[in-house]
Amino acid sequence: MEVKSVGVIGAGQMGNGIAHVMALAGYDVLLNDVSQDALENAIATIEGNLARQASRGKITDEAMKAALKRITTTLDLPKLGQTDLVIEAATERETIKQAIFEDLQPHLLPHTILTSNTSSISITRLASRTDRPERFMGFHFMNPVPVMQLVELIRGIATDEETFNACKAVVDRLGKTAASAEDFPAFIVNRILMPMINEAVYTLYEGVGNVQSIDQSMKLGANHPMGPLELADFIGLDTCLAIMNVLHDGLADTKYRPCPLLTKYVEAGWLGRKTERGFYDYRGEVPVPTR
Ligand SMILES: CC(=O)CC(=O)SCCNC(=O)CCNC(=O)[C@H](O)C(C)(C)COP(=O)(O)OP(=O)(O)OC[C@H]1O[C@@H](n2cnc3c(N)ncnc32)[C@H](O)[C@@H]1OP(=O)(O)O
Ligand SMILES: NC(=O)C1=CN([C@@H]2O[C@H](COP(=O)(O)OP(=O)(O)OC[C@H]3O[C@@H](n4cnc5c(N)ncnc54)[C@H](OP(=O)(O)O)[C@@H]3O)[C@@H](O)[C@H]2O)C=CC1
Repeated sequence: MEVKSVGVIGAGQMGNGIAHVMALAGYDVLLNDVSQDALENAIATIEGNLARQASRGKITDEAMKAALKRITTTLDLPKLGQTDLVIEAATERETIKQAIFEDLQPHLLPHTILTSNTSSISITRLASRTDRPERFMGFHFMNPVPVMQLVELIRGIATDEETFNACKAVVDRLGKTAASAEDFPAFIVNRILMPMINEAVYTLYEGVGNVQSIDQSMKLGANHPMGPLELADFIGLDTCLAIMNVLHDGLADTKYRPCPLLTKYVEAGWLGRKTERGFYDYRGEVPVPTR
């Protein structure tokens, strides 16, 4: 089966990036969110990122204009049932994702493939609540989507080969690289990355270093492009905490215990760049460490 149209649910930082790369690759995109503001902000972000790519000669002006024309936004979730491939990229909370798939189900075409961009949640469990576990998979992009090369493809226990091959063909057409991961908590990238970020927060919590020294150490001492706390702010501290909780609950090992300081930042609503405050304060000219 060849995918021609893509429905993207959730127009946050991942949803807008996914819509961007899909439209550039020639897919018709229907982008959905519960908030009109989120849809408008997403289009503005996509326009800005496409214009930057065009100004740097990465894409032509024609490609930019054609991509923008291929993206339609809607608050009406059932409309996405008419697309060939749905990618759910809403908030990292299982109840939200389950409700989305339940609401969408009566409106689906028989051949529609359902996928989730979840960072950690069981694909098998999400699939089991739908009428098509064999046509359900994890389609996990990395942030920022237009820049990062990898997409993790995660088969649930029931995912069939036709579905996997159709999703792999989409990743190929995007010019990205697919890595196949088994369906265990947080898959591959976040199983490895998130405990490192959590450990960086413990390093801060225990006073081994401050925000600046921890990030500088990992940038200059381990050649990471961003320090772990800067990266946590970039991902979103709510998402980082949600992933740690999935690891902790799903693998029942205390080594995945979320750092209480990470919980405290999330409880304060200091979620990182998206709320302008996290381990850094982004409200001024330059980011200022909060500790
Ligand atoms: C949580 C999960 O479930 C999984 C995850 O995603 S984990 C997070 C994975 N991501 C990472 O680890 C990112 C780590 N950081 C990096 O790789 C780099 O800091 C970065 C690519 C984000 C920025 O790179 P940089 O060299 O510091 O900055 P900058 O020069 O501004 O950007 C490099 C390029 O990316 C582009 N770019 C940066 N941010 C972008 C964005 N949000 N959208 C689109 N393009 C972007 C820039 O335009 C620039 O393009 P050119 O090469 O054409 O100039
Ligand atoms: N951040 C990252 O680095 C990465 C995140 N992911 C995953 O991608 C998903 C999205 O993350 P991210 O984009 O960072 O999160 P954001 O918080 O930036 O965006 C989530 C968006 O989903 C919207 N939303 C919430 N409920 C619904 C709903 N019922 N229907 C439609 N839209 C809804 C939110 O609206 P509102 O704000 O109004 O609630 C918000 O606009 C998560 O599963 C996350 O784990 C995957 C890879 C990397």
